[in-house]
Parts: sequence; C-alpha cells; structure tokens
Amino acid sequence: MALADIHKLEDIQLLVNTFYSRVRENELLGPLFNERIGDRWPEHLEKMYRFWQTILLEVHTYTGSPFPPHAKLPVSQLHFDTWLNLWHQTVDQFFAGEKATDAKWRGDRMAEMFMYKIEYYRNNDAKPLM
Ligand code: HEM
Repeated sequence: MALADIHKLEDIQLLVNTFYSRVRENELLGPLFNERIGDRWPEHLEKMYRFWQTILLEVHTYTGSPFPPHAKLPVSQLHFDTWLNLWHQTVDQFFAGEKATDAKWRGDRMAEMFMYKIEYYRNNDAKPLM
C-alpha cells in the first residue's frame, strides 16, 4: 500500500514518538538526551510536536528558540549525521509526499545550521543571543 503524507497532529505525534524512542536507544545519542532531559520526556515530546506542527502544518503552536539548548552540547558532525539518519528512516517508514520530503529537508537544514553555529561559538568566545 502506498504511504500517505503527513497531514495532521496525530501524524506528527507518531513521527516524533517513534523518532525519539529510537534516539533514546541509540548508543551515541541516547545518553546525551537522557542525561539532559531526565524525567522531562513528556514535556520534550509535547514541545517537539509543536515545533514540527508549526513547520509542517503551519499551525503556529511553537514559540521557543530552537538553538540555545544545543549551543554547548559536546557534539560533532557524527552526532548530527546519526540524528539525520534516524529522522530520515522514521519519516520514510511512515510517510511519503511533499510534507514528508519537507520534514527531511528541514531536518537537514536545521542540523547544518546548528553544527555551524556550535562551531562558531566554540571558536569565538561569544554568547548566542537566540
Ligand atoms: C546531535 C543532534 C541533536 C542533539 C544531541 C539534540 C539535543 C537536544 C537537547 C538535549 C534538547 C534540550 C531538551 C531540554 O533540556 O529541554 C533539545 C531541544 C530541542 N531540539 Fe535538539 N538535538 C539535536 C538535533 C536537533 C535538530 C536537528 C533539530 C531540528 C530539526 C532539533 C530541534 C530541537 C528543538 C526545537 C528543541 C526544543 C528547543 C526549545 O526549548 O524550545 N534538535 N535538543
């Protein structure tokens, strides 16, 4: 059966829940997330539904600043590649279409931007404003 595209909040929830359950089990990424998030996983997942709902469904429920929690993470390109592999795999497992393609493209762009900014702040002793 052909896969449907991402249309509604329940689709985002399936995507986000499956993705983060894989992240938590991942050897490289799991400890990084679990150590920081601890017992706040329900809140993190809720926030990520809002983030992706805002980007993909244009329902503007996310009002945070995505970058600051990443600014000082001890991560390299390998962490972002691992994150992106899991994200692409999870999107492709459940969905196909314009929104699914956009979800992967947005993930790529955000990862690229985060890695760039992380390196910039590492090399320049400056503080991120947003
Ligand atoms: C190596 C890859 C990544 C790691 C290790 C990582 C880790 C984290 C951690 C630890 C938090 C903070 C949770 C908390 O303490 O509340 C967070 C928040 C968040 N992450 Fe990531 N992340 C990664 C990649 C990404 C990418 C590629 C995106 C976007 C596509 C993203 C979007 C977000 C957003 C929107 C938040 C919530 C920010 C807020 O508080 O409003 N992350 N991430």
